[in-house]
Amino acid sequence: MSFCVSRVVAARSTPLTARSNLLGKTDFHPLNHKIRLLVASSLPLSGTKVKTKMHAKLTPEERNTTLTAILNQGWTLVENRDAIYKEFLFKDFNQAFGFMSRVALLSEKMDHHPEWFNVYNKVQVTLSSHDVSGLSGRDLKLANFMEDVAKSIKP
Ligand SMILES: C[C@H](O)[C@H](O)[C@H]1CNC2=NC(N)=NC(=O)C2=N1
Repeated sequence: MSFCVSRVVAARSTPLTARSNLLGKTDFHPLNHKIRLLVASSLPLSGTKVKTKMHAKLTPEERNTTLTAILNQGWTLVENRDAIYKEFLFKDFNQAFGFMSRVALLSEKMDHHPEWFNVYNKVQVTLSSHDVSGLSGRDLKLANFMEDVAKSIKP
């Protein structure tokens, strides 16, 4: 018994009208067809949020590696909370707001948002994942992105 996973995946992400072509008119077999439909129905629809490793709380291993790396970039652990904090200082409000704007675009794309405070040239950031009540890979991704953006603004 065999079926083509790539076709199933393609079938799932393709509009209904085009699916019939992908579902294998050439090698149609009722059993294969049933299996394809079963697998396709268990795949997420496009736009569905999938919980990945990025959503889980950091493992001890990740804390020793990726978290330690970001702590070496000036981030600190927040007291009594599984979160990280950093204060970014820029030349003026224009730079600070430019930084926030660029970070906001990624945050929105990731559906992961910083807790932050801005006054003039200062941006204070706390990162934590509210849904898991602690640090996840999303916080590290965002923190690393903030580092890159800050460096590009004030090299
Ligand atoms: C409904 C929405 O997807 C959630 O509230 C998102 C939004 N942004 C978020 N940001 C952060 N930092 N943690 C979350 O758990 C979180 N959840």
